Amino acid sequence: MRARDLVLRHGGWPLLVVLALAGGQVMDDYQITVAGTILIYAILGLGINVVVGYAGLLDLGFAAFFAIGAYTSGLLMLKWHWNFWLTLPAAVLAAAAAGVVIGYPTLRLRSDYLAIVTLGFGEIIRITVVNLDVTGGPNGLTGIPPVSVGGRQIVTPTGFFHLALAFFVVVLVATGLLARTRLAYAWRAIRSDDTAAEAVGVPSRRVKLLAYVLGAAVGAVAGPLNAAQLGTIDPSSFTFLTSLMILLVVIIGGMGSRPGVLVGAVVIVALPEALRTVQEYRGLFFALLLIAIVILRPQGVWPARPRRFRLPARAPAEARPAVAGTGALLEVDGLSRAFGGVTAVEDLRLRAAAGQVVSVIGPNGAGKTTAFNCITGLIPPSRGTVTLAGRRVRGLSPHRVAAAGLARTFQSIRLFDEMTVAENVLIGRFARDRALLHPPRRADLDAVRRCLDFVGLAGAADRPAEGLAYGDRRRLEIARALAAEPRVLLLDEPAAGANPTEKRALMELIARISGLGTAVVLIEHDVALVMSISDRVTVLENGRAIAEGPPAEVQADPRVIAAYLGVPDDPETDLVTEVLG
Ligand SMILES: Nc1ncnc2c1ncn2[C@@H]1O[C@H](COP(=O)(O)OP(=O)(O)OP(=O)(O)O)[C@@H](O)[C@H]1O
Repeated sequence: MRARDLVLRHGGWPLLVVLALAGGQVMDDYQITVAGTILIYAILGLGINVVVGYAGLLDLGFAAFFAIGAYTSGLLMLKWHWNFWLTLPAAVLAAAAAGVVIGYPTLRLRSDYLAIVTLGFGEIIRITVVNLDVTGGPNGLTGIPPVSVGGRQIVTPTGFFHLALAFFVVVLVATGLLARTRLAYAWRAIRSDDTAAEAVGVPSRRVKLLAYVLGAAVGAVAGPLNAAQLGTIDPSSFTFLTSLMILLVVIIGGMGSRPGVLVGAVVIVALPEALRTVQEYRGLFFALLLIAIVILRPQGVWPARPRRFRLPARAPAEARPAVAGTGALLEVDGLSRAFGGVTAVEDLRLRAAAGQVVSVIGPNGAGKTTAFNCITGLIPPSRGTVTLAGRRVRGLSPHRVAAAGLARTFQSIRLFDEMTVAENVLIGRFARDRALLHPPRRADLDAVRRCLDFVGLAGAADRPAEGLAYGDRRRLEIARALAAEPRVLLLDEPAAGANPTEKRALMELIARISGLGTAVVLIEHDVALVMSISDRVTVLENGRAIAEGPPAEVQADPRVIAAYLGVPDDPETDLVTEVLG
């Protein structure tokens, strides 16, 4: 085991705290004041790390939460004479509320727009406090009383350092606990591909909102602390430059890395201080160092090593994914969807009963994927109903449709590449159990093991999804869908790009899935495969079903033959002619 691993796994943090305490004994007042400021930036860094590092949401206005924490505490102390300790939860709650305000409207935005909105939010807060009388205008607030601990006032730099260290430890433990929760895995999934995460059952809006709220709450702790250190609150401490510095803490240290946050805070605070001796070149040296770090260590000085989701050594008793259902599970009626003047799907009727394999075929652009996207809630249909085991699901968001029992795979495979095989499957569990602030449960572990065994990927559980061979990636996507224990499984061209051996294995896998009582709905271009495994086939052309029935009937339908043979350039025409006879 490498030295770094040893330090990390066996008490690196306690050791660091002891070293910091010992260091505090030998530092002079100036050094210990700088050390206190490093801890304040480390707390801010742990806050923004939740938003940017864990959830991958860019935030260029994080100083706003710092300001909200500081002003809430300062005002409560000065105007209503609250005790510092009582103002703390108020400061955290105020910042968390602001997290909702900024988080809610930005949930649908992509990262570039998100950057602009968060930057604007930071400026709004700064301009507001500069212009309000109650916040002291441009002069800010002065006369903030010192913090009392056990009747003793903390007025020395050493005393403040110890207080800041205690705050840092609490925040460190809290964020450490957060990193163990299912929420942390959900954040990693939405960071990787939020559409896929939502489609397999992650409530992506709630998960993103929680990143803002929790990140803001953590960062807000630094506000009262800073006010207590300085005895004043100066609005010029909360500029865009401050937000940039806080962001740099995680960029330098390593996104999502808690030790990295501490390294980043040291670089951001201590380095400019160390360069005071070369005052006129200070900015230049600092900028060069930042550029060097970004070029030489793009992952940060101490890259994140996210907590790995490990499977139990022994296999659970039940070797198959638990799925259930009887009778008609999926009923689609009158489903239509137009894009401008193009009618992609028109008046589609589809039925899939428990244990059935129902296929949808049709030439390119026939509307197959659009139909799947409408059924799963990814895009709203213009008309029609979708009923899943008797429950109307049209209009529900994709994660709710997934929770109702409808799982899917994608035409172009969408895995969470930075996560392991087992973690990918774990994300599929969110459709069954949406608990967020809880570590993965025993049921999660068992289900992941079962699903990986079922598709034959148990041996690759700890490998990153990114490095998998093409066929394995397809199987992993199916395992992730099975983790939701779906009543209906929609497979979008699962055999695309597969060789004949892989196709045979896939057919066998589909037969086993339907054998569990799941209704399988398949979009596939490989007509031979479709005809051999389907109970019923629907043929789409220009968005309309031109034939529906058992494979033998569909094969003999003259409209189907005409539709397929009417595509002379299609490389599959020969195969189709052969299959259709
Ligand atoms: N987001 C969109 N905006 C505009 N038109 C779209 C959109 N998505 C699909 N279409 C159009 O709708 C029609 C059906 O497309 P769809 O992708 O559903 O077909 P498909 O049968 O799945 O095709 P393929 O086999 O090539 O995947 C096509 O004409 C396509 O150009």
